[in-house]
Amino acid sequence: MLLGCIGDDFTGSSDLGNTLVKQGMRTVQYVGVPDGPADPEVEAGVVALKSRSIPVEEAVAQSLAALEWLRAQGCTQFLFKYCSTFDSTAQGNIGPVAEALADKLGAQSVIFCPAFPTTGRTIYMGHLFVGDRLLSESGMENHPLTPMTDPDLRRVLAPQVSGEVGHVAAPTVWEGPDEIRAALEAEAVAGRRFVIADAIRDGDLMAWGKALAGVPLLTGGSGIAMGLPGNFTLSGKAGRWRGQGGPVAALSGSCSNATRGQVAAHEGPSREVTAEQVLGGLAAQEVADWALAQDRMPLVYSSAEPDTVRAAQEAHGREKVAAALEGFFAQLAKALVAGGVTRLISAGGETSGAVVEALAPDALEIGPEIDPGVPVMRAGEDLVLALKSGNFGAEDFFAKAARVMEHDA
Ligand SMILES: Nc1ncnc2c1ncn2[C@@H]1O[C@H](COP(=O)(O)OP(=O)(O)OP(=O)(O)O)[C@@H](O)[C@H]1O
Ligand SMILES: O=C(O)[C@@H](O)C(=O)CO
Repeated sequence: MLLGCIGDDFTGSSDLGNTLVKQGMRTVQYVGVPDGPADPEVEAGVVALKSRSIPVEEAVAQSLAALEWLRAQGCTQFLFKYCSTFDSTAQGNIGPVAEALADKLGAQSVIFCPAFPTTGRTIYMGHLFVGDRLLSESGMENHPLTPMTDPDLRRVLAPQVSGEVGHVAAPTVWEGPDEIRAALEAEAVAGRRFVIADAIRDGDLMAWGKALAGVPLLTGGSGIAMGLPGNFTLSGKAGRWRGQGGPVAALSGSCSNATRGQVAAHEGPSREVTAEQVLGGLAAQEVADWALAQDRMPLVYSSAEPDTVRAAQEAHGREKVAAALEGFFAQLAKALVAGGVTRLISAGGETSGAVVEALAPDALEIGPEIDPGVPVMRAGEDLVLALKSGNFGAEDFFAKAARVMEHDA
């Protein structure tokens, strides 16, 4: 294994896997830290954690365990993958995890680059944009778990790490890899070890990739991985992908803008479950039985408007609501697969994490892309999954995912 990646959620990890596969790297996503050694043919390993919204110490401990396993597989470079919208609280977990990994690896300079231009995430002068909006006006200010109210990533990161935060601005990036390296060195000499990296287009990410050849650690969204495979000697052996037919179902616990649009656009049978119903003991098996009885793809969703989410959180507490809903979707996924579902679509990072942990596959093979950032993945002999990050995918995502899952590639 050459490149070792640690993802702070499951959908985000599949987004990264998708980028690496598209750039020709044989990539496998692992569900948590594996017990045994990896298949020696794997060139990039993505250890998917569910560490974005857990207490800082736990996120650090899990990430260090992932690092240790990836090092044992022979990796020489490590990538910490978080959300392209830099989802974190004032405590972390992005900064503390990155700093712990940097300390372990003795990294003198570490970049933070959540840019993913294909999906509209760009960083200019240290500020993160989503399309033509600043992060703080993009809908992310209403996120149920990690509301993002400041678009200046230097200010967001500062309280999460030791020392002053540095910056390499776009005009330097446009000068190319040598100038980027020189700018990073200057930041390190000035005592700024953690550096926000501007990037507004794929070419910028490719330049960053070249500049970062051989550095022990980098951090960012899936975009920053675009330029890395080119730094390694790869086998070029692409695995064949086998599509999967059979019963299909979609689940959504995501309240992000894009998901809410996809839920509204879903043409098949759909059933809403509310936080109150789930906290009141709604049985996952009953909802699974409803879903399994449908002729067309059923959608079960808790996706709701920010006001509804806020009201539920104020009434019952944020953690309690999240745990109840995630537990419900986890049980529902198990019941659906036990009932014969072979194609399962799940929207939302936390939701998908709970779903995948419940299904407990050891590793996920990365297949074709459905929409930018979302691949199909094989989780078993007769089971494929599509894990969609909240803000990814076109309006017809659920129908498109069901179609793409069927085809060989
Ligand atoms: N009806 C609801 N009422 C209150 N909270 C809800 C409701 N539905 C979902 N939530 C909360 O919203 C969270 C959504 O998180 P999730 O990570 O699954 O989606 P997302 O944030 O859109 O996705 P991503 O992290 O990929 O951007 C859930 O963990 C849950 O806590
Ligand atoms: O980077 C992204 O936006 C996604 O992969 C993700 O992590 C959202 O949860």
